[in-house]
Amino acid sequence: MEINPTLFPVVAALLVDGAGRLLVQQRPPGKMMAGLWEFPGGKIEPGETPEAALARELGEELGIQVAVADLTPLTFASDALGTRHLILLLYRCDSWIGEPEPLHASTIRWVTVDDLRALDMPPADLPLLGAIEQSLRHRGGAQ
Ligand SMILES: Nc1nc2c([nH]c(=O)n2[C@H]2C[C@H](O)[C@@H](COP(=O)(O)OP(=O)(O)OP(=O)(O)O)O2)c(=O)[nH]1
Repeated sequence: MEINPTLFPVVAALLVDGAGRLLVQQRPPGKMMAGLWEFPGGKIEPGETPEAALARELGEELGIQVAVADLTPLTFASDALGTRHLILLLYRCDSWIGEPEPLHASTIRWVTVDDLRALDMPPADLPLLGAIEQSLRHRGGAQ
C-alpha cells in the first residue's frame, strides 16, 4: 500500500492527575506555533508504533515513565498544517512514574477543562475539547 506523503502523524497525551487536572505545556520560542499550549507528544519515528512513540516522547519531554498499556486511545484530530495534513492521535493516560518537568517546553501547567478553553492552543486541538470533556465526565476529572 502506498503511504500518502502529505500525512503527518503525531501522537499526544492527555495526562490526568489524581485531582483530575490535565497537563499542558507551552511551545518554546523559535518553534512553529511558539507560545501556544499543547499536549505533550510528537512525531512517530519510522518503525515505531504510535504508543511506543508517545511513551518515548513523554520520557524525553517530561522525564516520566509511561507503560504502553496505560495509554488509552481517546480521540483524534485531522487538520491541514502548512503543505501537510496533520493527524493528531490523542491518548489518555492516568498513570505514570516520576514528576513531570518541562524538559523541552517553556513551562507546564495542570489545568481544568475550563482553563483549557481559555488557553491559546494549536488550531488542530480545538475540536478535541468536546471529547476530552466527555472522557473526564465518564472516567473522572476536573470540569
Ligand atoms: N505535541 C503536540 N503537537 C501538536 C499538538 N497540536 C498540534 O497541532 N501539534 C503539532 C505541532 C507540531 O507541528 C507537531 C508535533 O511535532 P513535534 O512537536 O515533534 O514537532 P516540532 O516541529 O514541534 O519539533 P521538532 O521535533 O521538529 O523539534 O504537531 C499537540 O497538542 N501536541
